[in-house]
Amino acid sequence: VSIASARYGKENVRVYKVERDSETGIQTVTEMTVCVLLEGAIEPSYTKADNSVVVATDSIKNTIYIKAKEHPVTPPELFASYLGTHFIETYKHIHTANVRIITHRWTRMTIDGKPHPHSFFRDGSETRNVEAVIKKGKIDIRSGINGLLVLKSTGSQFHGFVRDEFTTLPEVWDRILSTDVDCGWVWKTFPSMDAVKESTSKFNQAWEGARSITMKTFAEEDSPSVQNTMYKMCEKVLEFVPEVETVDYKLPNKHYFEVDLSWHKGIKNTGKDAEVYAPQSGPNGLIEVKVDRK
Ligand SMILES: O=c1[nH]c(=O)c2nn[nH]c2[nH]1
Repeated sequence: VSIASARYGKENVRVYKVERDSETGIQTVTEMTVCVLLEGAIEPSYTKADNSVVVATDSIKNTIYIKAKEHPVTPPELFASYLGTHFIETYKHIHTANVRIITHRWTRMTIDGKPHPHSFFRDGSETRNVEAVIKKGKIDIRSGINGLLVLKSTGSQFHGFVRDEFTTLPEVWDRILSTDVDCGWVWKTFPSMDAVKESTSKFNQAWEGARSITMKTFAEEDSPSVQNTMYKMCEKVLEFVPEVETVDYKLPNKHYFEVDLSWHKGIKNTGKDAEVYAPQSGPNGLIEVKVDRK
């Protein structure tokens, strides 16, 4: 037997960093959860119990805090690249660093119509994510959005689908659509840390763009299906960010079922009279797509 693949490190490393502007008194906070997994000539630690090749996961955790102190932690694509580059440059036997960052939302409070200098709230479990694979001369980054829960009360249809002896779903021209956005965009490979640094401004623009495009398309499309609407999102993100090679979405279809109440005094609550629905925890549709520039 032999090792087909191996990587190790520390996950669920929670990091908070504050930036204090002494002139304005405005403070800015970032909170993220970091995972670093290292690959390289580490087989002897598995096969021979030779720990001389192991950078302890505790040391990896320590390094994450040190690098968060030494470097900007935003945009997460830049911090992930700095962090991964540290490991492959410091330990010659480590050739790949996989860095995953989940950035949590601390949105600045508006108090009496003014942005508060140092108070924030968690507006939703939505996160901004990065998965970076750092090798010598090659940094590959996938940025993304997770947990952006959206709903529209109309402007969604689904009809014309296969009808056979397995089909009970009625065709619908006006339905609720709700989904929990999990999407990502993969950047053209960066040849170096310097190339990532030069693109720093592009990362926030891309995230803001992808988030706005997702919500605008979701809101404005009279959606004929989840499939068609998410494809349009991909097209628009690719158009907005030339440096991105592929865009992907995984969208659960979180169903809201009509409740027939006609048995009670003939209440009309179906079709165009439907107002009270039963939100379903499951089963849910799951629609996935990845779109590229071919
Ligand atoms: O948008 C939808 N796509 C589907 O594939 C599907 N199947 N059932 N309901 C659905 N809605």
